Amino acid sequence: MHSRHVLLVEDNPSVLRAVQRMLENEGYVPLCASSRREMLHILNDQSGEPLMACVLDYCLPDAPEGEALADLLQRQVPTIVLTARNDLATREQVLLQPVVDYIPKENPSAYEYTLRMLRRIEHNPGSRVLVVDDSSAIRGYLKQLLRRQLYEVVEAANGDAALAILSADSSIRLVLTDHDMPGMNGVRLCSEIRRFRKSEELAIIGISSSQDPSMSARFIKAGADDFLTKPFNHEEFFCRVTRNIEYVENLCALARAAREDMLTNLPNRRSFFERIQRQGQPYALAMLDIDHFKRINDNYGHDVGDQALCWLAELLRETFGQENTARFGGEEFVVVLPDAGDPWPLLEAFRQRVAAAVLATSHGELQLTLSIGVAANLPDVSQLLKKADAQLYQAKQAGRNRVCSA
Ligand SMILES: Nc1nc2c(ncn2[C@@H]2O[C@H](COP(=O)(O)OP(=O)(O)OP(=O)(O)O)[C@@H](O)[C@H]2O)c(=O)[nH]1
Repeated sequence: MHSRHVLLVEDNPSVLRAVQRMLENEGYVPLCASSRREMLHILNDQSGEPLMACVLDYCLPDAPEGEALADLLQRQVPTIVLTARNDLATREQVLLQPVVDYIPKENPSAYEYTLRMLRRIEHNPGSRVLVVDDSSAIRGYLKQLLRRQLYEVVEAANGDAALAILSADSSIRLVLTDHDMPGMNGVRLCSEIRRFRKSEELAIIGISSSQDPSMSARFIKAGADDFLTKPFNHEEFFCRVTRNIEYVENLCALARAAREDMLTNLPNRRSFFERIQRQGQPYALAMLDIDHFKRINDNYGHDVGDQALCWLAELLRETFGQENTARFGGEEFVVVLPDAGDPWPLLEAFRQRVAAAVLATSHGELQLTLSIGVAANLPDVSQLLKKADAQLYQAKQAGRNRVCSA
């Protein structure tokens, strides 16, 4: 897991304490300094965890003109500047430098926004953004802005290249597109993208310097979620990017929660039936059940029971693939075996692997066994499930830790 250490530099003791508590409540590890000297001491100490980010009060008693910012940027620490000085000159001077963002302490929302920015710094290294513009200079400019907030940036010089990239890469969460480009314009590109990528999985922000008052409406009607008029200021750019990325990520998380079991992240029962509908009737399937699982809970506690379930889920994922497994409920799992052939040897090998494994838990070592029921070559999935369940019952009756096959 990556570092959650956040350097917090603030000379006002009550603000320092309040922000420190806020960071701790979110699971961050704040390292506090109330002057540039103390900050440098922490930065020069190589013994600790690497820093995830810094929240910096711009004016410090021993660095009244923001000198501490240069120290942080020189060391490439992603820095959020939080300051009571929100005059235009300071704002512009700070935003010209590669800071994550500039947050004036105008009201209590500044602290909530700081937390949102920290979450972004944490998650952005895995968030991909596609920048579409025929000008390499503008692509470069947008890329360096996005890189400040650690986004992964992919570039396309025209609409066709953008469509090819999006078709091949479903992990892209945001597209920023210019309007006037040779070939396909930005509005047309939006509608082409929406043929295969819905708003729930990808946000689009149109960008244009056009004086046409209908431009933003044309973008939005073609499927864009937002619009920026060039030239825009950095703060507006970051606000819109953040809002759109958060929106898509929240929807993706909701969709995942509906599909996946919360504990193990395996597909749930509903997702299993959706898979069958999508991919058709499997050749065979197996139902697996941990033997005497209640005893594990009773003897070691529910958290160890949960660890055992997660461990087994990981092994199932590794052996059969995430898409071929599901947690049906409790300690019961289903494995789909799409290919014709005798499924018994595969499942017997899996059973033996589980029985031989020693699982390290927070309460010491643990071993467990599985009973498995298998059914194959039946006309529909409900019959397969019924038969596999009956075989599982047989395996339990016959003494557990075995595979019974119909
Ligand atoms: N820790 C944990 N326990 C769970 C979860 N879901 C169900 N259980 C427990 O799983 C246990 C299942 O017990 P039983 O159905 O009696 O089965 P068993 O003890 O495995 O016995 P056999 O299946 O007959 O070998 C119950 O104690 C449930 O409380 C979960 O998500 N986490």
